[in-house]
Amino acid sequence: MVKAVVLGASGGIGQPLSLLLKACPLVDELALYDVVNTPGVAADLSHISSVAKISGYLPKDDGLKHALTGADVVVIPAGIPRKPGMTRDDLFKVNASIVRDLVKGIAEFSPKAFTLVISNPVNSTVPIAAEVLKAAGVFDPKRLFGVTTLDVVRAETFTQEFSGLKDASKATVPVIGGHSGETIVPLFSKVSPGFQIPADRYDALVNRVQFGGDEVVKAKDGAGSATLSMAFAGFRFAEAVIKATKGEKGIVEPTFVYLPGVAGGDEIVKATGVEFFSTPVELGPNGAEKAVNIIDGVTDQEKKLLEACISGLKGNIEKGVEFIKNPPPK
Ligand SMILES: NC(=O)c1ccc[n+]([C@@H]2O[C@H](COP(=O)([O-])OP(=O)(O)OC[C@H]3O[C@@H](n4cnc5c(N)ncnc54)[C@H](O)[C@@H]3O)[C@@H](O)[C@H]2O)c1
Ligand SMILES: O=C(O)C[C@H](O)C(=O)O
Repeated sequence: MVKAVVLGASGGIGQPLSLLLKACPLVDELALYDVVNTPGVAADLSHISSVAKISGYLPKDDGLKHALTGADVVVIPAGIPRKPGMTRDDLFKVNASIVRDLVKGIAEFSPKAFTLVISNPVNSTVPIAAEVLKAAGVFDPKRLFGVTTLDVVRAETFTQEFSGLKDASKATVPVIGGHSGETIVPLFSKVSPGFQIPADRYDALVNRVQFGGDEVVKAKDGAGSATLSMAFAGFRFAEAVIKATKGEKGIVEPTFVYLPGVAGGDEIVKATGVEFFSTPVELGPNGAEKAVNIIDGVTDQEKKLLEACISGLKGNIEKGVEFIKNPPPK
């Protein structure tokens, strides 16, 4: 039995993500939680003739408790999205406390659930989630993931003309680091099946992967950021976690994790100097079984990208940790 929960289920990501989870035969029960509209979204999805039993909750009547109780996988796309001219860090002021409060609920009602954080800025919201879980004494680093799959999906898509694959998702194009601008580091030297990016296209492709989110924010012109591609990516990662819990072997996806708590992570901390980092992670029945170090042997161009990534990431992580350890005055 798998119970999946979406926190922020009525939003631009939440609705299509809930649709994909409702349609997934691996999900037996799906609970939707949001501050608005969940009864309607749940009623709509409940007419779909798939396996998952669906329910919708609002904050009233202990909605968060009922949504989370018995959860195996909790996906969090709650919070405000960017408008043109904003950075992801500009979302911190609003989203930090939304994520904090939802993760407090997870700590209380479903401390063993796999928690997948989509809400931006991911580089800070995941450290916030970790600190909340630590403070509650229930932090298991193998069960907390920042969802960076959209960067991987973009990298697969934007390199398709070079991979030559009809189905771009069949390529492995590792993207590591964090999830904002220069903290996003595509490793084109580590693609498989091996293919070459022409030197005169390299900078533009790296830039497109790093700033793909801005492309969508600009095109939506004030109506938000990526929602449909994010729902696709969020579902891909959630499905990978669920399949791994059911015993499927060999599932490896890049995700933003607390490295010291994952096997193989210490080596990456030594190489990068940061404790939270997105790297390919082998998933298993207990979540993040192994953090794979693919930094060794990167090109000089990639080393430079990594330097910029790490200097940006440090501040983002610190900001999230401090938000819980030394909360700002109310
Ligand atoms: N990780 C990624 O790659 C990635 C990609 C795209 C978007 N995002 C982020 O995902 C978040 C959501 O984006 P969106 O486009 O779906 O936004 P949206 O505004 O369309 O939806 C957000 C939903 O969250 C709900 N919400 C707000 N406060 C809540 C709370 N306390 N509890 C429960 N629900 C609450 C809102 O009611 C709304 O339905 C944003 O922060 C965005 O930046 C991350
Ligand atoms: O760009 C954004 O703000 C949303 C998301 O992080 C993305 O990469 O599309």
